[in-house]
Amino acid sequence: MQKNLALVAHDHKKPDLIRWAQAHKEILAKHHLVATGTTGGLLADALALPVFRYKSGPLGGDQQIGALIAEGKLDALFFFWDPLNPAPHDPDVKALLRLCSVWNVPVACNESSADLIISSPRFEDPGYQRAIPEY
Ligand SMILES: O=C(CO)COP(=O)(O)O
Repeated sequence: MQKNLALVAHDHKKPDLIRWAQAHKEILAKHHLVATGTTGGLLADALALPVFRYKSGPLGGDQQIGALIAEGKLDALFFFWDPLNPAPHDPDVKALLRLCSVWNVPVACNESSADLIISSPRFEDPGYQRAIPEY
């Protein structure tokens, strides 16, 4: 079953995310990919796959992806955020990560977590449904 996957990386982490995405291109290609603006452009070029691009993170892209989560339209987030450099839109970053917890959306903030999520047998098991909280 095709999932909606979001891929996002801060500038210093973009090379890591692109390398990771190239290594997992075969699986990613089966799904619908969305990204923040700059990350999405780099991914589309590197993977030669369609990637729907929202606005750049500092201009609201994180919030747009957060809206997808709130609407139940995102299945996983791969967000390689930068723990060593401050971002002007840090509140948006925090809000996006918070919504993953609110809605029990799998989120990987680094390469090893991303590896584990994408290689999980449950990732492509059509019989697996993550629990969606009722509020
Ligand atoms: O800032 C970002 C996520 O917080 C990413 O935005 P870009 O992909 O546009 O660089």
